[in-house]
Amino acid sequence: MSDWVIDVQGLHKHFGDKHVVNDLSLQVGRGGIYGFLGPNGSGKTTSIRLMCGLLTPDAGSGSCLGFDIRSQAAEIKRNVGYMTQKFSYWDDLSIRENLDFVARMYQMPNRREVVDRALESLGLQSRAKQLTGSLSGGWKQRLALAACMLHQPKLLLLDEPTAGVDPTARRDFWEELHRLAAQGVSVLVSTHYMDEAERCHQLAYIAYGRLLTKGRASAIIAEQNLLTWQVAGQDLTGLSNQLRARAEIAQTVLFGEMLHVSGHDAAGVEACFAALGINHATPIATSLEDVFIYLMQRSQDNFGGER
Ligand SMILES: Nc1ncnc2c1ncn2[C@@H]1O[C@H](COP(=O)(O)OP(=O)(O)OP(=O)(O)O)[C@@H](O)[C@H]1O
Repeated sequence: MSDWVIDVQGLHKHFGDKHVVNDLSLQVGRGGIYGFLGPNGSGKTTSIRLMCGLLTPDAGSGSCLGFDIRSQAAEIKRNVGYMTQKFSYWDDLSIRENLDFVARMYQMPNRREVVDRALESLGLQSRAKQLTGSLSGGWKQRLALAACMLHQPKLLLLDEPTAGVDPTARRDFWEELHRLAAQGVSVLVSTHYMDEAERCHQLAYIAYGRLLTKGRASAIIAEQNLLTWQVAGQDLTGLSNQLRARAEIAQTVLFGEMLHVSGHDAAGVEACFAALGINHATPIATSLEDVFIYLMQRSQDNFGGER
């Protein structure tokens, strides 16, 4: 088998006249966490569904766990764990009953043992009898992860698994993902959270159905060649508008009481600061969030009208 758990080339998908996935090529290596990022509606869910054979592409080809995404969808489904965006377990069953139901669907012979193992590995034993409908978001998401791990898949596809979950539960969830990755499980995870993006081994960023960049976080940041300053002070919104009007400023982003100002030419940006009387700008490292905002704005200019 190749070293890629996902290897797709030139995928396209339309819904009506919307070009939702536009020429997607992606390779995901074994045993790492691959983050899939992009604004709402950029085509992440559709891409994941194409990659695991749940949807058929209009054009393009590829494999998932070595199985052809067009002709071997049933094999892919049996071998991947897919956590959908929407929590899809029964509120009026307990955690144990929900897991048992999933084990039945996979026709697992030793259900009791399998469910016990899943409960233990995700720390769910103490709540095994609790009705699922009464669980907090964090526990629900832990149940969903346990359910999609039940058949011990080698690849997990997680579609915004931590949306709406509090920071502590999100951190625990990510500890679990890293534990699984260390055991050789490959993970493709879509997210909107920057702290989560930073915890991935590799990233892809998609907007308007197109892959804009992929690679390690540090390489993605370096590739855009953005220099960034942090500016504190009064009326940051007004300052931001003034800065944006200048060609030397590539972008401004408000982060609470700070304004991040980015450009490609240090002398040009500093000249703008001087011209506007800004004498409290500190150079800082460009963050992944700065870069993603930059990429998204550029993609709006380039492709925004096409879909
Ligand atoms: N079955 C469908 N029929 C028609 N349009 C669809 C269908 N599924 C998705 N779309 C549209 O395709 C676009 C991409 O949707 P998709 O869910 O793949 O994006 P996403 O990046 O996962 O978004 P989000 O971050 O909001 O979950 C959206 O405009 C969506 O409305």
